[in-house]
Amino acid sequence: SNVTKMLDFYSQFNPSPLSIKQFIDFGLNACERKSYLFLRKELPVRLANIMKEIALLPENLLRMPSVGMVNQWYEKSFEEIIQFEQMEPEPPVLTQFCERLAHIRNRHADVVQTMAQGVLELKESHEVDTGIENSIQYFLDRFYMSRISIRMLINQHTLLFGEQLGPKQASVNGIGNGGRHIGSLDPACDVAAVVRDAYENARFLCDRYYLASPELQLMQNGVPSKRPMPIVYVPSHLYHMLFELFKNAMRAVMECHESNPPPIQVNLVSGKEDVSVKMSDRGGGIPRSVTDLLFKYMYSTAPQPSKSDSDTVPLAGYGYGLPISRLYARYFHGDLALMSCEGYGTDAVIYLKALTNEANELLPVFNRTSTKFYRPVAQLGDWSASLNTASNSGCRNRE
Ligand SMILES: N#Cc1c[nH]c2ncccc12
Repeated sequence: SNVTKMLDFYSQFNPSPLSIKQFIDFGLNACERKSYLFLRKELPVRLANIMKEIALLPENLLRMPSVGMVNQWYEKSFEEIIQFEQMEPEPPVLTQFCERLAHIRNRHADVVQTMAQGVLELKESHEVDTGIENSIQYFLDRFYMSRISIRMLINQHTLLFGEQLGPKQASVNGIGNGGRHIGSLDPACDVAAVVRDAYENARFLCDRYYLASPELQLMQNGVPSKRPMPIVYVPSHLYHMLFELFKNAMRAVMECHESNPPPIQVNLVSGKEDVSVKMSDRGGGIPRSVTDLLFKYMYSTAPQPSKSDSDTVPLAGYGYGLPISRLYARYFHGDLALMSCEGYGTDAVIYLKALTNEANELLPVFNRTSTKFYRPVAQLGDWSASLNTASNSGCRNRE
């Protein structure tokens, strides 16, 4: 069909990653026409790149009803955007483009849980071997990263030029709208304030379920501090990561201490290359074998608690919170890592780029390399397999 031809055309282009510096510099003197001309090409390129990967998914997953639905949403949105290839950037077209982007963003609102439903359908209907699981892990990391990046572009355009600024008032790029935010970016995002905000909201859930919660000890360079720590970042991304880490840390601490829960320490450090946010808890920690599982979509996929009983699960399950939080950290070339000491507690670190010109979008690229990942040949082990693990008598290295 014509859509298939267009998909082949746009998937030939590599997505163009933007840095936080480019988002800020463009937004300070934003031009709707330039943004339109960039997005009407870049959005179909990013959509086509990930849609080609959806088509490569293991047959069993691709056939799941939920995955079919997500695929239809992507095809519809792709078709709606490429219609603007023929339209000149006149005011009515610019307004229509903004409205179309908002419509597309709404259509895709439930993509994460719908894909999770697809994984659940697969788990419940087919045997999933390691090769399939690795393909699904590889795909979902790229699929959700692509989605984060597309929503970032849509949010910047609709926030800078969308109607909610009132009848064409100047937005941040002109006079008026004294706010300092540039779309979803805050050039002076105070990390300490976002930490406190995420802590208070996670603490509310913790108090509601455990009738108690750990205190927060906020530090900078290892000493207690109430000073702000401004960085250029997307506050909602930072909040998402911190809220997830606080929920998991609080759950561990409360499950591990009947009373007098030890505090959760958060240490902020601003380096030349990295800004580090380390959250340390004394919640008993987890073995290394479990730490890896927490980032696996297949492991984290379980029937979702319905809205009504969401306050009866201990701070909700793990869900996709950790894998997606790590994608938010990696999106601008940062990272999120867990370092646990089983029997004591866990450190979770969020690394962010200190320099805005190094904070580039990290985007999946569809090419022969990515295609090879979907046809995994049985991997031969190249390290010795310890055969006695199965029959491990549980003997410890101490005795
Ligand atoms: N994220 C996170 C965690 C932070 N502390 C934890 N303790 C047990 C299991 C997971 C975690």
